[in-house]
Amino acid sequence: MKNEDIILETKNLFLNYGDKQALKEVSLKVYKNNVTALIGPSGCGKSTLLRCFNRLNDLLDNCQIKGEVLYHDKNLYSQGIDVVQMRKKIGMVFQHPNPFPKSIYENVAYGPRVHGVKDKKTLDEIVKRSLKKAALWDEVHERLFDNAMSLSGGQQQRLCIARTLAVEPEIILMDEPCSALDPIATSKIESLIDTLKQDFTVIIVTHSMQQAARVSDFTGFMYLGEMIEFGKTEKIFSAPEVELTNNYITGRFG
Ligand SMILES: Nc1ncnc2c1ncn2[C@@H]1O[C@H](COP(=O)(O)OP(=O)(O)OP(=O)(O)O)[C@@H](O)[C@H]1O
Repeated sequence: MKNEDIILETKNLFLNYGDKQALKEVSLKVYKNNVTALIGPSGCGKSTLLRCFNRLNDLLDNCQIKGEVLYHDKNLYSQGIDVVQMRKKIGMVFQHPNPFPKSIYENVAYGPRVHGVKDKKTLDEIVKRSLKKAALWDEVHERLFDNAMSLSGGQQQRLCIARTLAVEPEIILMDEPCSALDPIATSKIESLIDTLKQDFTVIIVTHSMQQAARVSDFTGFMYLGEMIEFGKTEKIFSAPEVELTNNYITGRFG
């Protein structure tokens, strides 16, 4: 891969929650229009690292960060970064679908409205485009003004993806987006991820190695806060270079 394809990069990233070190010297490159999966045993720091990519850890007072997270070569943690604008470009989809208790339409229109879009026709277009991109339009276009809570879990998760897409992000962070879903809903999200990478860059935390192998182009294996091995997914799962990675992917621990 070429350097100009890097959209996000961490350099020597350390993160502590009080005395507890959660990330240790993590350096990672994320390539544009690819899916990057973060895998590793519970507590190894996957979600912590993902949250650094849009500064969600800022909300915690016991959290200290050292090192850099570069987005288009600009450190997200430097002074003068507009966090609201940054989160528009780097959106997050969480483990449990969390739509607002409002209509399907309002869930998607909310972000663009906050960012100043007022014109109804423009909002209608954004809602339609975002729901289409999230592979949900066909299922909901006749009930856009129903409450989002009336959707199934899988539909709610795709609505949350549509809500993220509505503000035109470049990067979509997904923290175990399928862990609350059944196999059919999971497979819909997985094929959606595959389509999304045409327009976006996706970083996904997953507990499932099968899922990482199915959806990602690059995989990072983490252990005790360190990035043990990072590379093309095919290579990580077929010929890892580090013994610890091999032990994990062959199920010897985890
Ligand atoms: N807000 C917090 N305060 C203190 N410690 C925390 C906090 N959040 C996470 N940790 C600790 O940091 C370490 C990394 O947690 P993190 O949630 O990033 O791991 P993970 O790999 O995503 O785990 P899982 O797969 O179980 O979700 C763990 O030891 C966890 O207990």
